[in-house]
Amino acid sequence: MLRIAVPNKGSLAEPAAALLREAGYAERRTGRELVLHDRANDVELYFLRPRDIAVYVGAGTLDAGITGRDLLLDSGADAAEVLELGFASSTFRFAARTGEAPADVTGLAGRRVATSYDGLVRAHLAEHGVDAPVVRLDGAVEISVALGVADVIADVVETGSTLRAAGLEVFGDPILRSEAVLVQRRGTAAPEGLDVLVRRVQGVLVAREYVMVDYDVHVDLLDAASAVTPGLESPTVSPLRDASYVAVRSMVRRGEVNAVMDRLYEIGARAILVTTIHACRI
Ligand SMILES: Nc1ncnc2c1ncn2[C@@H]1O[C@H](COP(=O)(O)OP(=O)(O)OP(=O)(O)O)[C@@H](O)[C@H]1O
Ligand SMILES: O=P(O)(O)OC[C@H]1O[C@H](OP(=O)(O)OP(=O)(O)O)[C@H](O)[C@@H]1O
Ligand SMILES: [Mg+2]
Repeated sequence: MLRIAVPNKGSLAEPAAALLREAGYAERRTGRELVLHDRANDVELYFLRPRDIAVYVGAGTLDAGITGRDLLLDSGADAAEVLELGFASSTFRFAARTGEAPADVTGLAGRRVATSYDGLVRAHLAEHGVDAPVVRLDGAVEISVALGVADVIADVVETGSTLRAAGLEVFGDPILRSEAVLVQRRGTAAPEGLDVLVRRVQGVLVAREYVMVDYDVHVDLLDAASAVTPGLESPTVSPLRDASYVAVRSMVRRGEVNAVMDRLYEIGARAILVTTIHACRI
């Protein structure tokens, strides 16, 4: 039976629960349940603090888990990424008081750096040969400069609005680009049942990213229209009763579908229909 670690709090919790729900796994009924035996799918779901997930998976206590790349690297655990999950996307960056930021990390020698990700920050400073004291805080790191416990911070940045509100600005290159990831223990064979979880999750991600497009087009225009909708392998082309027309069906990226419809219409395609994909195995 596959034992999966699932974030129980914070930014990762709700999207991780949604992903597993769409992938057909059981959902916990209350926020207090710590373990859920999903007999129908032969998995056990353990609801853990996001920061601890890579630790359990790295130790081999649990078979797989959902966490953030930043948390995975910060933990130093023996866990490795299996799949990017496309949510909780953020960058991890240095920031200082607006107008007082050094050009890059090399300007940090001797300056106090506050962060919740001290493993990540110490490794990054060491990599650049910078000797700077790191102040480990649990959260709300942006306020630490105003409160005088640090000179700069290193923290998760998504929109940047928390930084701006605290009078800070980013500097230097991003330390990391992070998103939610599925992890397994590093250097071991995939645990039994992980392939099914991966296929199911990939199916959800593809169903979210693509829509199905159907249209009718004159056979003379089929090549031009197919070039606009090449699909994943090749579009499905079906005959119509009027032999001079065909029906075409193809997957298209959701974000591109309106531009694709415009081009198809210009080419001469008609009856262009877009439908959502509920689930799939690619
Ligand atoms: N505003 C945000 N936008 C996108 N991803 C975020 C954001 N805040 C945190 N994350 C991501 O969520 C993960 C952190 O999860 P965690 O639950 O520890 O922190 P949190 O969401 O800040 O919750 P809390 O600090 O309230 O416990 C990291 O992978 C981080 O990159
Ligand atoms: O760039 P933004 O869109 O403003 O998002 C980034 C902020 O979101 C998270 O904070 P959270 O609300 O989780 O509080 P925390 O500092 O206590 O973790 C993160 O730690 C940043 O502070
Ligand atoms: Mg937070």
